[in-house]
Amino acid sequence: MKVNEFASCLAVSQLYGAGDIEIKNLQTDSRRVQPGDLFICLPGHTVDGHEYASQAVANGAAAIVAERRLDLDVPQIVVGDSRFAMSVLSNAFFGSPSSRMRMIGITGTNGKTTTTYLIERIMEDHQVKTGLIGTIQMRYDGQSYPMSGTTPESLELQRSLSDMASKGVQLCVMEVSSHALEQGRVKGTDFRTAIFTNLTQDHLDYHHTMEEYRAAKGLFFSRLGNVISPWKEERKYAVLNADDGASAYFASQTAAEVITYGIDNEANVRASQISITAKGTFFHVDTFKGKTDISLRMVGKFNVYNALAAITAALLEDVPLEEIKASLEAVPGVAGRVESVDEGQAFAVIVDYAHTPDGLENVLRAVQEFATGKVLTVFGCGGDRDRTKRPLMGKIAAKYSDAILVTSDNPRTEDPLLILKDIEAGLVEDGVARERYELIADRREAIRKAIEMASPGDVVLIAGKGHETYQLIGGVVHDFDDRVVAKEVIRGRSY
Ligand SMILES: CC(=O)N[C@H]1[C@@H](OP(=O)(O)OP(=O)(O)OC[C@H]2O[C@@H](n3ccc(=O)[nH]c3=O)[C@H](O)[C@@H]2O)O[C@H](CO)[C@@H](O)[C@@H]1O[C@H](C)C(=O)N[C@@H](C)C(=O)N[C@H](CCC(=O)O)C(=O)O
Ligand SMILES: Nc1ncnc2c1ncn2[C@@H]1O[C@H](COP(=O)(O)OP(=O)(O)OP(=O)(O)O)[C@@H](O)[C@H]1O
Ligand SMILES: N[C@H](CCC[C@H](N)C(=O)O)C(=O)O
Ligand SMILES: [Mg+2]
Repeated sequence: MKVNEFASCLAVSQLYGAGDIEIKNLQTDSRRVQPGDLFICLPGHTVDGHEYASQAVANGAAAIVAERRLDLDVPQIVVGDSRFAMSVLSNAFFGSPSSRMRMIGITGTNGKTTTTYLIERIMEDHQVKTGLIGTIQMRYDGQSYPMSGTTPESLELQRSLSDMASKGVQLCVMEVSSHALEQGRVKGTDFRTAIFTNLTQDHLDYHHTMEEYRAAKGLFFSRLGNVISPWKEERKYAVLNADDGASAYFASQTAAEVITYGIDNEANVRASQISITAKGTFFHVDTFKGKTDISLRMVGKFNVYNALAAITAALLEDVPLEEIKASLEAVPGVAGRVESVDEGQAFAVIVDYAHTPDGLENVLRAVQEFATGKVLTVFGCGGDRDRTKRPLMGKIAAKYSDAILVTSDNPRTEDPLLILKDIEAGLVEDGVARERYELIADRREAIRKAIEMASPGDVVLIAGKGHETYQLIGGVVHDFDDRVVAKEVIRGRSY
């Protein structure tokens, strides 16, 4: 595409300089600009990309998209909102890849990653070539790619979708975070199905209030297709959790057909007769396309919700219920989600990604279903993130555990000890006895302590980091994997 073709993608834009220059690629980071690229200046949360335009030009940028005219000797497209322009230009450059495959997106505080994995498994088993994008990885066509967050920026997203489409991917299931919605990262991505898991407290550092957080998630449903026609091949579906109070608001925001799933309230896809053991979870499900019984190998009532969301999405893709059942029953679990560390020890060690009050409460409730002895919980809270969740998580840990080892998660730029103190404030407020908890900033040390304290029948829960293989302390990334550390400690423990 040429510079003037990019400029004409927007009704209101101003082109300065030559328009017939061919653009090789799009780039938002000056440090990664290659000769012939179009550099898009984004005003960020930390710095302003406009400040780096000269570096981009020095690296060979052929033209620039900016919100104001810059004093540089290359063609410039001046736009009102460069983040919005990025989504439009990326879509144009990569040929609207989302319209070439079926897109399923999942938003919600917890359960996104798990649900994407369940849907990926069902669709792959059904011979639909499927791509997956989310917190743990992006994978398609037999390849896995690392992710630096949950939902990529629109440019990276369109680039990846385009690569998927070129490799024959027919359906993509992806996590859509509230940050992504608020920043317009999925603008221009044509979703067929938008799924909502649940809304509980997290990210108040970014969204400030639960109302703002809900409104950010609401954008997913309000932006989902406006023209619905029974004669049009492409339908739009909003798949909502009937047991979450926010669903009524999302239903009011969308023009798509609303399909519900749930346990407690009336729903189009509803589970009953739930029974949870240490080995898995059984439930009966009634759907708009028949009924069946399902035995998941994953534990926890929350995984019944994740399975229901996946069942609903798969039914909307016309996968027969009996095939869905077979696929769900074959899933051993998702990395770092209620993952057992088993070195033959007489007590259970479980690594889980619970990093919100609701996530922690859910996993602890699941652990209580099968713990025959004490519950020993090792957890912390991330630095530079919602501080108000810290005392709440302290209270929840105390409510469901016999001993609590408060430790560091990813402290990032915060003082690790001060984060631990924020968690302790919740314990103090609830009058938790001093001998029931310890503050140990060193995560390896806290894991070692918990495992040393464990007796046969006990459960050691290590929460917060799940699949992560690093720990961010200050500006430094250290190798750290809860599962590896737990294994090392168990092997070193003398019985
Ligand atoms: C708050 C937030 O979302 N920040 C994201 C944002 O960073 P930013 O706005 O601070 O960017 P910036 O550093 O100010 O840079 C502005 C522009 O200048 C450019 N720049 C900068 C330096 C330079 O030398 N040259 C240059 O060109 C940058 O490339 C960028 O285009 O844009 C960056 C580039 O895309 C992201 O990496 C960054 O995510 C940060 C790391 C982050 O922590 N994001 C989290 C909060 C997040 O988005 N999480 C959600 C998951 C939440 C959930 O699970 O529910 C997610 O979807 O990942
Ligand atoms: N449906 C659910 N409801 C509540 N808690 C859940 C649910 N599913 C999973 N959890 C808990 O939340 C943790 C994170 O799950 P998962 O990774 O699937 O969520 P996510 O929404 O992708 O999180 P993130 O926002 O970090 O990407 C799990 O380890 C588990 O403890
Ligand atoms: N998507 C979440 C992940 C939190 C994981 C936890 N280990 C932490 O680092 O706080 C976030 O970015 O807030
Ligand atoms: Mg996730």
